[in-house]
Amino acid sequence: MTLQAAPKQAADSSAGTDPKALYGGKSTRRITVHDIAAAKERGEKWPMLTAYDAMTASVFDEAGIPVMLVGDSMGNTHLGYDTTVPVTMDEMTLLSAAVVRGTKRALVVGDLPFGSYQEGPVQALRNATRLVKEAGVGAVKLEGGERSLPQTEMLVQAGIPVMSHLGLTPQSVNTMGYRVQGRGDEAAHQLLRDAKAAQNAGAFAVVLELVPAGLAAEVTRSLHIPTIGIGAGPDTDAQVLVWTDMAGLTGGKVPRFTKQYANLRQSLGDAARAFADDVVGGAFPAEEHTFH
Ligand SMILES: Nc1nc(=O)c2c([nH]1)NC[C@@H]1CN(c3ccc(C(=O)N[C@@H](CCC(=O)O)C(=O)O)cc3)CN21
Ligand SMILES: CC(C)C(=O)C(=O)O
Ligand SMILES: [Mg+2]
Repeated sequence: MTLQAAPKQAADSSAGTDPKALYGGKSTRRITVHDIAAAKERGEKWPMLTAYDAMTASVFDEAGIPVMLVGDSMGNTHLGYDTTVPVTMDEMTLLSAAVVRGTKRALVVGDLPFGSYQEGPVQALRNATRLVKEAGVGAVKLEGGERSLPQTEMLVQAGIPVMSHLGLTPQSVNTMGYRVQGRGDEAAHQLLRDAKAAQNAGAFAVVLELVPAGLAAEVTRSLHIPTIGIGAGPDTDAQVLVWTDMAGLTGGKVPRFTKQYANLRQSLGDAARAFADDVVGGAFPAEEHTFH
């Protein structure tokens, strides 16, 4: 007989789903890359969200989001940069550690930022090791297939699970722009080669960003590791969004591939204005907020 802890977040929406499911399943222990591999064999689709702080991460963890990415998109969302290019290892390590502390169940994946792995496998191993040891992430992500092959192989050999990121790779914005990738026969074949290279090097999953849906479907069929789409159509194994985009907190332009599930920018602004009005008008603090 085995003893099993009662699930803390037995969601009503999970009734009837596979107890092993990544989302809606029964397990409360931390999810591993083996659980991710098993989900592809079951044909299960799963969600991933970015997270950049402990409190938000705990909300997504309690909601059952099985994989959280501490994206270098923190450059745009949390640090006020125009691109992900300036993000440093210190910034990644600080926020990744917070997300790990805020989660009990999710697999936390840390992005390797621009300049932290491009020099070669030794640099990649040094910085990935830092995210694993100092922040406690369960895996790291790096951009590039064939071009990042030595780095991927080195990390996998060292025992660090690697998620690969193909298609639009925002760290290359200065050469690539933010355009759909993999259009045309040659570019499509290169993307397939990149995906195969990542898989052969031992990557456990591949992000496909801003690629045509048909190509993403073909890559998904061609690989035994899961594909995670963002702007890659409906036929990838998983989907990822930047959380501030999907919750309507991001100001200004949001990529067309985002669906907005809340309007936090509006509600947070409303709360700030209501507080300010109460202070100016003398309605806050009231008697119940006051000590005598
Ligand atoms: N808040 C945020 N969300 C993201 O998804 C995101 C970031 N930041 N920062 C890093 C990268 C940059 N990303 C981007 C940025 C812009 C487009 C964009 O403007 N795309 C065009 C499509 C262009 C085409 O058709 O080729 C669009 O209309 O959405 C896409 C991805 C994705 N990542
Ligand atoms: C959008 C995802 C895949 C990412 O790399 C990030 O958030 O930095
Ligand atoms: Mg990123």
